[in-house]
Amino acid sequence: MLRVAVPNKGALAGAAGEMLAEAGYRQRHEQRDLTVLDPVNDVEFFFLRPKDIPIYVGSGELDLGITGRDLALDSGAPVEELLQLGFGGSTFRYAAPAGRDWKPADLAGKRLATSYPRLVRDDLARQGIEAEVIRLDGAVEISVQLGVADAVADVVGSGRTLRQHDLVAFGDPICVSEAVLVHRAGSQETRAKTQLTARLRGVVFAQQYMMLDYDCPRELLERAIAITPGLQSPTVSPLAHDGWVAVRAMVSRKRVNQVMDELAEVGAKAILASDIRSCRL
Ligand SMILES: Nc1ncnc2c1ncn2[C@@H]1O[C@H](COP(=O)(O)OP(=O)(O)OP(=O)(O)O)[C@@H](O)[C@H]1O
Ligand SMILES: O=P(O)(O)OC[C@H]1O[C@H](OP(=O)(O)OP(=O)(O)O)[C@H](O)[C@@H]1O
Ligand SMILES: [Mg+2]
Repeated sequence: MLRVAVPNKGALAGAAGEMLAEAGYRQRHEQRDLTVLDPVNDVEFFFLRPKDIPIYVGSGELDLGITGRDLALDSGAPVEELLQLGFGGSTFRYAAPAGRDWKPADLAGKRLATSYPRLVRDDLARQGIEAEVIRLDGAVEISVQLGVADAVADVVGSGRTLRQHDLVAFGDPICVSEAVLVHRAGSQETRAKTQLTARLRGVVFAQQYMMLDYDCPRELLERAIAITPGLQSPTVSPLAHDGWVAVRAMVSRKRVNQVMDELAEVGAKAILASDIRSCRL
């Protein structure tokens, strides 16, 4: 039976559960459940802290896990990314009190608070900076105003928490993170692992695309196809009305409105965009 670790709470838990449900796996109904058995798919899910997941997967006790790239790097556990999941996007950055033009070199000799000490120590070593790293469990941004640190290194999502505490980010991001599916580095590809990965890839991909359907006079077809080339090529079917065709093509979700505008300008009618739930390409 395949054993899979899923974040039990925090920023990644909701989207991870939704993605697995969309991929056809049984999910927990009770927030406090630590395991869920999915006999139909021959999978057991373990709901764990995202920070602990690389440790379980790196030890080989669990076959696959969903966690953040930043957490995987910080754990130092021997895990490898199989798939980027497209949610939980963040950067991991240095930040210090606003009002001064900070550079990473200014951290030399300073106290730096973080809950990702390995990630920070590795980056400081790479840059040849010697600073005191203070490990905190969370709410790191408040440590400067409480006098425990001179600067921080922390996860930045919207940037709201930094602003609220009058901190500014500086230097290149230490890590650009998102939720990822990991396995133990160098571990064997099994049919079960490949299947779960393929199912999640289908959902991730489907979320990045939309299906576009429209009607188009045959003489405009070439121009319309140039706007919606699809992945391989669009499906073109005859309409009952002579001289018209129906076209169906996948379009990048980010560009869908622009593409619909362009199609309308060319003369396409009844342009419909719909969600794709999952796919295998
Ligand atoms: N505001 C955010 N926006 C986007 N991603 C975030 C945000 N906060 C955290 N993450 C991502 O979520 C993961 C850590 O999430 P989470 O907050 O659940 O863990 P934690 O901080 O260890 O736990 P907790 O907050 O429960 O103590 C990291 O991969 C991080 O990059
Ligand atoms: O840039 P923002 O959108 O404001 O998000 C960033 C904040 O979100 C996370 O905190 P979380 O809620 O996980 O609490 P924690 O600091 O206790 O981990 C992270 O540690 C930052 O504090
Ligand atoms: Mg957190």
